[in-house]
Amino acid sequence: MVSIAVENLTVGYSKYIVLKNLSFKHEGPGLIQVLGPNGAGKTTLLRTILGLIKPIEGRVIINDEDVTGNPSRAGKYIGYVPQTTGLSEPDYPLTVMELIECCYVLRKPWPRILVRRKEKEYIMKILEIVGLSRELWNKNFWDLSGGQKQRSYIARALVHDPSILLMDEPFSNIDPNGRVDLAELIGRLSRNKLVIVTSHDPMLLLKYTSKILLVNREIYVYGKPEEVLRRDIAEKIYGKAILEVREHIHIIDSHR
Ligand SMILES: Nc1ncnc2c1ncn2[C@@H]1O[C@H](COP(=O)(O)OP(=O)(O)OP(=O)(O)O)[C@@H](O)[C@H]1O
Repeated sequence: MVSIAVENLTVGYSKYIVLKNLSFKHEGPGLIQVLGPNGAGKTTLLRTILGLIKPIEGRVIINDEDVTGNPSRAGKYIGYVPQTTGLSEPDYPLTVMELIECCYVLRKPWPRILVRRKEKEYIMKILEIVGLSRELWNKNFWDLSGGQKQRSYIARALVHDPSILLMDEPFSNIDPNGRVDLAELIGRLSRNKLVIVTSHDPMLLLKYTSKILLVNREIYVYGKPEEVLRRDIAEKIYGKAILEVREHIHIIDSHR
């Protein structure tokens, strides 16, 4: 069964400490939301889980294997959907299908021969799972809408059928209707995988959420949504940028 254990993680850039003594664990498929203000250390945490940042102290254990600071070991289990700003788009043509095929081929052992028919069918299935319709498959990737690009990035992260999916602010650049559709896709993926999502809006994914990690640098709280989404706890993390409407906590965040 899929599992993650983050143990006493202290992470920084040179002497600048971002996360201190952070621990959480989860077993089985589900959805963990990582919430916190700008600069809280959310991306730093995801990159540390991926093994791209070596922590000053602590360990990351995935599926009972220590992957701390080791991206090739962590990458066996994890698919990563990085934060997209939509700003720096290279000027070369690439269809959606080619993008996913390239990522698929790069995962294959040497010699990386072309994608066979059966493999192509597998890729087509992934494109269907993420809800990209057939007429988009041969379209230039750079001409897609923000939501369609985001689904392509999710397809790219799924090519090696990872047991964990890390998604960094998947809702940025997506319109309100697109957000609901994307939330539904993320919820569906979390039935079979452990999905860890950073976000600025807990409500979008709330009904699919198993656990929430509220973090702001050296302070963090981890637990079930009903334990964690309380005004007193949210204020510790966000300060006064909290609005309570009936039983729901809303975060007034300039980043959105
Ligand atoms: N490569 C780096 N070198 C030095 N400092 C960095 C580096 N990357 C991030 N930081 C700093 O670490 C802190 C945490 O950044 P991080 O990107 O993890 O925050 P975040 O919670 O993801 O923020 P946001 O919500 O704005 O995306 C910030 O103060 C940031 O300036």
